[in-house]
Amino acid sequence: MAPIISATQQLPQVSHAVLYSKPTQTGFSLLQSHISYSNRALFHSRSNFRPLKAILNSPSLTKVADDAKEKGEALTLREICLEEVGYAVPTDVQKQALPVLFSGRDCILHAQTGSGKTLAYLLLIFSVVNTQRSAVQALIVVPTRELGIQVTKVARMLAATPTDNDAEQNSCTVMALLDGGMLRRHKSWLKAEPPTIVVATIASLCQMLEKHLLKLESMQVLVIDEVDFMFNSSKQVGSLRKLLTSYSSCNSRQTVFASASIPQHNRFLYDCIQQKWTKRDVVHVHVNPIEPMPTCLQHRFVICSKKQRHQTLLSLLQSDAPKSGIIFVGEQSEKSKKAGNAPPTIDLVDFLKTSYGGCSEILLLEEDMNFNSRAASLSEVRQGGGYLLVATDIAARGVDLPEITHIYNCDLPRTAVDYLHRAGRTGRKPFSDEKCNVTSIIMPEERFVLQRYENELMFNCEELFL
Ligand SMILES: Nc1ncnc2c1ncn2[C@@H]1O[C@H](COP(=O)(O)OP(=O)(O)OP(=O)(O)O)[C@@H](O)[C@H]1O
Repeated sequence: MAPIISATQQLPQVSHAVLYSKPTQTGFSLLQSHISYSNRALFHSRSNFRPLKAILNSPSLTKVADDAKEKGEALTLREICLEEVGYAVPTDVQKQALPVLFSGRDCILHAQTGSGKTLAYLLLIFSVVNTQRSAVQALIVVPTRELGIQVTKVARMLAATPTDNDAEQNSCTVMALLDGGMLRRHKSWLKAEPPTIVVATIASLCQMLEKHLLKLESMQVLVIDEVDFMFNSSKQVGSLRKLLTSYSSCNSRQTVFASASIPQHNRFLYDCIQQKWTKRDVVHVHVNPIEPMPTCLQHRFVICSKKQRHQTLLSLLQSDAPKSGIIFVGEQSEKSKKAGNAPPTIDLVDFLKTSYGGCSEILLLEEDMNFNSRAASLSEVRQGGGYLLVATDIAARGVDLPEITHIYNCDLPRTAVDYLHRAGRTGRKPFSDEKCNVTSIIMPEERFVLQRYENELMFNCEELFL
């Protein structure tokens, strides 16, 4: 663990500092004198006059400075005021991961849903990119367009934070290269001036790589978010392997894998090294392994027959009266599609629109919708106000809607990992102890499956009688 230092202490030579509270004036000058001739980063908060607390890593600056001198690069200090964008205290995963990430080692970030993994890897990226270079220096790969839009938004927010030395800094540009986007516009952008950071889904990324429109030779950091999902997806795994080993080499980049679930993590770690997806000294940062899910979640279940499912959900909604929630529904089977049945999501939306009198808006998000309708649903959700989002598992990974207090599993998720990610769409305020509910509506014969999830994920589910 990196040292927590006090303002009066003699500082080690550092290449990065993350301050989650405002240092005293003396402390601040002291820090600047130690890192201002680095091209690395200073993340801090401005308004809060608490004693200087910093997470530091200590490899000597000299090498950074010498390398830059050799390349004839000007060295600038990148500052991001974290408190201004709502981050005043580091979360556990940030405390544990930042020293590893800043040391330059490859890392598997394995921490609960909603624990702040995105900011951890973005801080690494902002600490290494040099905005005076016109090249793609960081690439973040995500499994869905929805998650890509969200990560891009946070990255752009960090890139836009005003700093004291803005005049010296070129802006850090962030491109969202996502399925369903306007690839023609991206082509012109890439030809004119490569962005500093690219957030991409794998199919769109590979298109650009194959056409040699996007080049990765200057890429310093590669992040694969929801890594277990990507390796498990038959549509994405082939391209992902190519990206990790053919389009770039683990020796020329820092690789970060992130997820709240890394099943069989020892085996995965072994594969990372054997397959050369990462360097040999990759670190597995596993935060709170005995609690795979946030403790603020209360898990409940109701038993009913398949036919009673909608009615049971309605009774639950009427008694919970959630302001905002997600109702997860399983994907429609091929057999049901062939028989010409309406998707179960549409059936449920129709049912709720006619029977549920709650003030929440009923919205739909599923894979088969076109990208515009998907975007419309999510942007309505993000505008605030109450809503119930009826969704398939497309909404189960990474989507961050902190206002959600209730999750309903109208169909039991297929695996414990799916349960963990669905449940993790609530309880997403790192420093809040507000209780959030996850309720599964199950048939009697599914009780033992839920019991298995309880054992695997170490949680307790309470039966509700309506
Ligand atoms: N230091 C912090 N202080 C306050 N809020 C934070 C901090 N770090 C992250 N957050 C907030 O916590 C929420 C969850 O963060 P994030 O989306 O990164 O979670 P995650 O770990 O990636 O979860 P998942 O595994 O579900 O994708 C976000 O709303 C984010 O803004």
